[in-house]
Amino acid sequence: MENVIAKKKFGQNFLIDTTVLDRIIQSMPNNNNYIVEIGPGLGDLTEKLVKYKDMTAYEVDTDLIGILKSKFAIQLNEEKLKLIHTDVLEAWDKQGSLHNGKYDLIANLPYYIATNIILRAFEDKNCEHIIVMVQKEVAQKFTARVNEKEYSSLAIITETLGVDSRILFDVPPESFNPPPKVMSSILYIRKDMNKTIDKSFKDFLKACFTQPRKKLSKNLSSIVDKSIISELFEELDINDNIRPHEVSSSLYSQLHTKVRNGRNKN
Ligand SMILES: C[S@@+](CC[C@H](N)C(=O)[O-])C[C@H]1O[C@@H](n2cnc3c(N)ncnc32)[C@H](O)[C@@H]1O
Repeated sequence: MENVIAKKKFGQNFLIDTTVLDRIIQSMPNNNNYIVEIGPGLGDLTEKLVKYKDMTAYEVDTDLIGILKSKFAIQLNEEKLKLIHTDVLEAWDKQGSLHNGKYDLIANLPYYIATNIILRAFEDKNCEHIIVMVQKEVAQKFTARVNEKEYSSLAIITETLGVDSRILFDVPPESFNPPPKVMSSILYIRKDMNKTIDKSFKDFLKACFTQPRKKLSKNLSSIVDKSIISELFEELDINDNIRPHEVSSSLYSQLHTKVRNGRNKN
C-alpha cells in the first residue's frame, strides 16, 4: 500500500484482500451498463473494474485524487476512466444522476454515509445494479425478509423497488487496512427500472415504524383514525395484533394506497 494515512472522517478502510477484490469482479452483472464507483481510495478495485468497462469514479479526498491521477494516467488519458473530485452526495444534488446513461454502482462504500448513498442510488433513474461493500448490519437491514426482526422501511423500500436483493458474502475486518471494528458484507440489489417510490410512501412507512415493537395499529393511529384502521385491517385481512415487521411490502403498498386515497386523519 502507498504511504498513506487513512482518514477516519472519510471512512477510509482500504480493501487489501485480493481474493475479495476478485470475488467482487466475479459478481459483476453481465450487461452493457457503464460503471460508477464511489470512493476509489487507492484504486485497487478501480484497477480491476476499468479492465472490463469504461467508468467514472467519485472521490472526495484531495490527497487521494493526486495518487489516483498518477496511477491511472493512461486510463484517464484514453478516457476509459473519469475521475471526479467531489463529495458524491453533492454531485447527486447537482446532477440528479451520477451518469447520463444506464449504470451499475460498484464500490466499497464509506460506512458513515453508506445508507444514504444506497437510498440516493434508489432514486437515481439511471442506476440499475448496486453492488457495494457495507457494514454487515446495514446489508441485513436492506435484505431482511418479512417476519425477521430487522424487517423495516429499508427492506420494504428495497423489496418494492427491486427485482433481486441479497447478501453475496461477508468480509472480515482483516481484509482491510486499517481494519474496521465491524464485519462487512457485499450487498447486491437489482432495481426494477420501471419502478419509483414517492415521498408519501416513505413518510407512511416512517409512521408505521415509529415504535417498531408496538402494534402496527398503534403506530398508524398517529395518521389514521382508529375506526378507519379497523376497517382497513378487515378489508385487507390484517390481524389487529400484528407488529410492523410482520406485514409484507405488498401489503404495505396496498395499505398506503387506501390511506392516501382519503382515509387519513386530514
Ligand atoms: C471504504 S474506503 C474504500 C476505498 C477503496 N475503494 C478500497 O476499496 O480500498 C471509502 C472511500 O470513499 C471516499 N469517500 C468518503 N466520503 C466520500 C464522499 N462523500 N464522496 C466521495 N467519496 C467519498 C473515501 O475517501 C475513501 O476513498
